[in-house]
Amino acid sequence: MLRKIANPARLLTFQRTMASTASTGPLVRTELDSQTGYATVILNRAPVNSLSLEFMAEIIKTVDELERSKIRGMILTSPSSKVFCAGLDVLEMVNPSEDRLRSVWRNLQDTWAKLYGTSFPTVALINGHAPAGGCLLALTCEYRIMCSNFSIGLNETQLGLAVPPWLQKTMRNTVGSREAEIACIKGTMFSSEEALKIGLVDELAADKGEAMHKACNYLDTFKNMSPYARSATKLLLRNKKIEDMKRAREDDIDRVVKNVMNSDFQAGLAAYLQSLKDRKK
Ligand SMILES: CCCC/C=C/CC(=O)SCCNC(=O)CCNC(=O)[C@H](O)C(C)(C)COP(=O)(O)OP(=O)(O)OC[C@H]1O[C@@H](n2cnc3c(N)ncnc32)[C@H](O)[C@@H]1OP(=O)(O)O
Repeated sequence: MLRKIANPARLLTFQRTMASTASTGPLVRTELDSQTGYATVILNRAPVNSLSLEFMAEIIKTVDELERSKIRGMILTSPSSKVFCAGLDVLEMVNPSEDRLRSVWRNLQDTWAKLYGTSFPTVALINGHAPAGGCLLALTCEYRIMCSNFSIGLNETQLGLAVPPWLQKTMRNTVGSREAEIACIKGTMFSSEEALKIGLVDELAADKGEAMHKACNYLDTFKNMSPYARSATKLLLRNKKIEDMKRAREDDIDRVVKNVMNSDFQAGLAAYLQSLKDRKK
């Protein structure tokens, strides 16, 4: 349930009640501007918003609540100054139990489907790096505004993971077939400027303040439009892709289990984790 906890002037702050984490506060925070009807959804799993099973479940619940609240638009962002979302929590893939891994991937599919199929307009305010699952979250939104000097992309193949068909399709719809094919196969991470050039993001911003201004400008374009016509058109464009994913979801999960439980993948992942640590030395 969404809980109203403050009402300073026109900004209503809602917080989800949820399991606590190492980070401070709830995993997902929502700030609703009562005048515009725009909700800012703040991903709040420190340090890098990596997507654990429970975090994804909270994102899904939040979107369900926003649908019920009949908001006029959503801005998805992070409180970090460096990371929008670091993708799937890699620890979910280190020698996982098969049941847990199946649930993780199912939640990833559902997170994509839920965000991709919102009736309200959505903007990703990408104020930090967005590799892999971070790029996935951004791709679900209708419009992407990225702060300069960060990176974004589907780098899964670099980790030894195949990019699932439903996500490849989303990438193709965004940047076109040729760019998507090369980017997915190579696992390319793009700078903000490169991402703008290929259409992976729609606008750049110097900082989060400017990005927020641009995000509201995008949502304002729908101010005088029938929400029904807008959302019906969006869902007619997107629903088939969601249905396609759902139809093939068990095969997708089986493929991931085979991929992740493989000993070569586990050895590669251990080396990848070590390389993340070594970067700091
Ligand atoms: C295509 C299929 C659909 C989607 C599937 C997705 C699969 C994935 O998403 S796999 C995950 C892919 N993600 C990455 O490759 C990102 C790895 N991380 C980074 O490159 C960097 O951490 C960063 C650029 C995001 C941030 O760099 P920064 O210097 O600010 O912070 P760090 O010191 O590197 O990280 C802090 C802390 O967080 C840990 N960490 C980073 N990423 C993850 C992660 N994805 N899962 C879990 N933990 C992560 C990192 O190891 C550090 O931990 P310690 O402080 O304990 O060392």
